[in-house]
Amino acid sequence: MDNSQDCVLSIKWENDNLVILDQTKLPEKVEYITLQTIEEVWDAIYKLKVRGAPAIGIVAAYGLYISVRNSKAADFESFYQELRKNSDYVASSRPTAVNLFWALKRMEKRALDSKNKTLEEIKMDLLNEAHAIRDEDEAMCKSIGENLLTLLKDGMTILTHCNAGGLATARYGTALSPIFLAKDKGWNIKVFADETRPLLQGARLTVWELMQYGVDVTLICDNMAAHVMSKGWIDAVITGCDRVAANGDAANKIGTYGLAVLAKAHNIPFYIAAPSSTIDIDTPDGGKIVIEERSEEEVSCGFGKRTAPIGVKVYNPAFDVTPNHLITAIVTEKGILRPPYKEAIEIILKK
Ligand SMILES: CSC[C@H]1O[C@H](OP(=O)(O)O)[C@H](O)[C@@H]1O
Repeated sequence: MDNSQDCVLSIKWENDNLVILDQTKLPEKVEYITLQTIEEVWDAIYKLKVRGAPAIGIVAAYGLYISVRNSKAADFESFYQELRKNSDYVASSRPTAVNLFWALKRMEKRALDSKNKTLEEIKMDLLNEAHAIRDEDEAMCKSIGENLLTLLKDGMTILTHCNAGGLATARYGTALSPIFLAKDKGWNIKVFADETRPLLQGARLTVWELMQYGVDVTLICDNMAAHVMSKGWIDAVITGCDRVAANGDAANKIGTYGLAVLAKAHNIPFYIAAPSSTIDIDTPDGGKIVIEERSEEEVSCGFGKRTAPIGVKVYNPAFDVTPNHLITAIVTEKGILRPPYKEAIEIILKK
């Protein structure tokens, strides 16, 4: 990805500050904001100013460091108690993306591993752990792109849902990573992007990212996916993921499950792109994944425009679960997983 220096980063550590691109302002405005308190981090995650499983984990890690960097704790026990309290608070922002909890637990473990050091040394170790989480994610995303590219061919047309691009990660993205790589290789890959109601991550973010990179992208409403598949226009569906259960069931943005059913019906490969940090072996199957439910206004009054009568009942699950039998392959940075997923996951996590 030669133009990576041009790509817009969703998260930056700048002048000892946590700076994020406010994704709620896209595509009209590229606006960076600084998060200075754990409350601002919580709010940014909850309101999707920063969003996407890996990006949420990275911001949570930096946020946890920020929350204790001015701590005057008298001993490690009271410092760690403060850290755990702040960690539990950030963990309450959104329930589905496992990377949030994975990153927080990793930061807590780093503190425990450094408990015999001075308080200032522990704080530095925490900052370095957050940097490592971010840097590792960038490398994972690039590898995911390379692995996914082995499944694609020049001239293919891909359908994607929501946004699993550089904005959802440290850089490059997961589902979009091979698209950027293909562009760099001079391939002619076209993309159909689902707008992805109700928050329109596809229309606002994926289309914006791909157009920035000069990729041929066509925006469709979510209810047009079946039609474009029936026309034979789609060679593969690739989406991101927020949590992969131990049996390979995958939670992703609402509407993904329907796409997987449609892909099966049209004999189109359905690929899930996921860094290994999104695999949750402690959750046995998709039925145990907590699905975030969000406000009714996102559906009935999206972006401030009322489109349904006040008082109507609204159900607004932010994610759904695609059962493993509808997934052709789960592509991670460590390799391509194929059924039976339980065994494939056990093997890949040992790598
Ligand atoms: C690379 S993970 C992207 C993943 O996260 C999105 O959810 P949200 O925008 O609510 O954070 C969506 O499920 C994407 O596939």
